[in-house]
Amino acid sequence: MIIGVPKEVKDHESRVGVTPAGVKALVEAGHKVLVEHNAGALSAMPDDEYQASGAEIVGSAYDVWRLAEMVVKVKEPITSEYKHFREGLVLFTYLHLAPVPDLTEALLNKKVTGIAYETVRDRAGSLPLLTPMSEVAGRMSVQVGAAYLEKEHGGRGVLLGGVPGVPPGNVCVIGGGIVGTNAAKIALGMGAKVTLIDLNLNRLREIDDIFNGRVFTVASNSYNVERAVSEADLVIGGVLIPGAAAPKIVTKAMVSKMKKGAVVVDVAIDQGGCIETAHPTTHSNPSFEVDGVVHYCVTNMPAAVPNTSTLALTNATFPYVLKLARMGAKTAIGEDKGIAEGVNTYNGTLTYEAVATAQRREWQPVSTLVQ
Ligand SMILES: NC(=O)C1=CN([C@@H]2O[C@H](COP(=O)(O)OP(=O)(O)OC[C@H]3O[C@@H](n4cnc5c(N)ncnc54)[C@H](O)[C@@H]3O)[C@@H](O)[C@H]2O)C=CC1
Ligand SMILES: CC(=O)C(=O)O
Repeated sequence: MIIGVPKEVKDHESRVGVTPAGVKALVEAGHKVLVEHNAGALSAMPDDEYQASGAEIVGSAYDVWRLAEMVVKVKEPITSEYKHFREGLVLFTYLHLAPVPDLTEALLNKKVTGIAYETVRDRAGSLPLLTPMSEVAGRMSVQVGAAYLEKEHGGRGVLLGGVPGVPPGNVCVIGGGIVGTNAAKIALGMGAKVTLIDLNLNRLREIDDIFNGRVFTVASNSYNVERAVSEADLVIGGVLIPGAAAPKIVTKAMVSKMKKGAVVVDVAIDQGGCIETAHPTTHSNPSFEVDGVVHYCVTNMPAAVPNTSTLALTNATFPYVLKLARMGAKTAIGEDKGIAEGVNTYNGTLTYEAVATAQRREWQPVSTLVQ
């Protein structure tokens, strides 16, 4: 198979979809890999390392997309990339389609097979290609939030760990999955008081065990959320219903009652955000204020630490890239239920129910299309 690896073009997106190590394994397996000039440079993976691993370096994104049978990326294509879509192309990347109808439309119109990292499942039913970036973003959310709490960045001037004689800051984490657990770990490590809210009581039991009771666990309902958020210095949003638009757990009214200079980091913003006042921001312009509360809502947080993030992401994605290349997408989708769960668009048909619900479209399971 011919595999294309374009350079990412989203704002400050500095990760890359395949590393030189991945290229070497693909070439050894008999595939051809086209890597756009400088695609890995910002992840500290220069062209000469790709070349030494057997990649062909290609001068333009246009040629990478045109010649490849499967394009492996990191982020969902932005509007300027839609022109590369064509019938039969396999696109393996984060897609986050629920809040982006125009991308969905473009993939469907051009009959692209869109396999979304964030909805691929493993045998245990978890999301193995979302997990590594949720680990990064969860850990980052506290360090970013701590920086925005500084006066100079518009925050209320609270040091999360406090000092002897002054109590620590209050961190409220909403969603106790991968983002939430990693956020809680770092916030505790910084000495903050941490409250974690989830709908899933079994998850709260696990969190209680993991942190030996040092994280205050709270069941998710609007009464509890309102109270915890009003007491918080830093609120971290990490709620997910896979593939769906994120539910708005923190309402505009709740934000208006938060402390002035408090900070919200809505990590779930890539699925539309779980805080009603949030809207997507970029690394160039990451924050804004609503009712005196600083909001940080960057949709590609891990791009800030691209060396760590590219390695962590590709550790997880690469076995799937190899399998898709070896079997071809149609056979791999037919034989591997986890990969089939990742298929959001197939030959002009929307194949993911939660995206269909968010966008009020028709859909069909991919299993009925791939026989
Ligand atoms: N902005 C960025 O750069 C990044 C964003 N993300 C996003 O972060 C979000 C969270 O991802 P993960 O932690 O991996 O998901 P996860 O599936 O591990 O955790 C989600 C948690 O939300 C909980 N939840 C669902 N409904 C809830 C409700 N009504 N109230 C409270 N909790 C509720 C679930 O029980 C689950 O524990 C996703 O949207 C993901 O795409 C992940 C990485 C980077
Ligand atoms: C998960 C995701 O969208 C990201 O890492 O950018």
